[in-house]
Amino acid sequence: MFSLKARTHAVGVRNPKLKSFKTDHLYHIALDTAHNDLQEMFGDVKCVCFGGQPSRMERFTKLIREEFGLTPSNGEPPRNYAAGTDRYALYKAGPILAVSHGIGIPSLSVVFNEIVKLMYYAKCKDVTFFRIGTCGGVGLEPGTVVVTDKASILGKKVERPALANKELNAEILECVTETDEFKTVTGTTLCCDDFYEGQARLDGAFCDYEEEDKVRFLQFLKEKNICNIEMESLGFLAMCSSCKGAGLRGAVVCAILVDRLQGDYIINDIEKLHQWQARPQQLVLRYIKHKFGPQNGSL
Ligand SMILES: O=P(O)(O)O[C@@H]1C[C@H](O)[C@@H](CO)O1
Ligand SMILES: O=c1cc[nH]c(=O)[nH]1
Repeated sequence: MFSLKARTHAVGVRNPKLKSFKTDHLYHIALDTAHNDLQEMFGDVKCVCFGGQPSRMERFTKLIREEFGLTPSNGEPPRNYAAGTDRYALYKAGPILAVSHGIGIPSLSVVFNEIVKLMYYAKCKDVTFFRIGTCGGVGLEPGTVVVTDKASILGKKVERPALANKELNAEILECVTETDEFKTVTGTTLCCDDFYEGQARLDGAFCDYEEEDKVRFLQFLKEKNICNIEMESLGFLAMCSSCKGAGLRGAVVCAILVDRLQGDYIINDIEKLHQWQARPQQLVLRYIKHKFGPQNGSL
């Protein structure tokens, strides 16, 4: 198992102007530096797990509580610290934060900025960010988990490679076991700004191309070794890379819900979908246990 290296980098921001603000309002997560003692509330945070849906992040928080024996005796549900805005959900269990980011890079970017500032004001050190999400697959079975090694927009407008943290990815892949009932692979993720036309689906409200155009596009992705498609990895990894050396690193781990070479629709079987969505959580939870579990005296 990976070694525990001593790291002591405080989370930083690349904005000297913040120091001149009397109060900083983390508007979309309903916290600010005047009314909340952010260091007292969040100073112990070591991992931040992001995912699209608030309910998934609440479920993940409950899972962490169970795994680490952190469930309060009165059984009260996890507190949503961002409840005041209703934009995002922000839960905490021990040193783990679980944050919903909505759909797409703009929505992710807003909460990512405010979470980095939160970590900065809370004086957190060496924080690891994860996106635990879902995606479409390109020639891979639904339920497969993909650890992104590279995210890029391969469309015509812009190409902005965003590289994953190799060391962190290797540590996550070390958490895969032979007894896992799912396959975990690592590969390149196509990041799109849309779920329908942007991902060459034929079932959106608008569609000015034909099945063969879609198949050609997906085959092109396969030839480029793209193994999955989602909507946040590029922004997520680009922002994590911008924070490199500032006490923060990140990874994207997503479960495939549909093999796009086989179809567009995501099956309407809630139980199966929940099972698949839980797989990146299981993997990241295993990582968290190895890294911060009781044997290391950190939780
Ligand atoms: O984390 P989630 O499951 O929300 O990620 C994918 C990418 C988009 O946000 C969304 C599209 O259905 O699912
Ligand atoms: O096909 C899919 C499934 C989940 N999320 C996406 O962005 N695309």
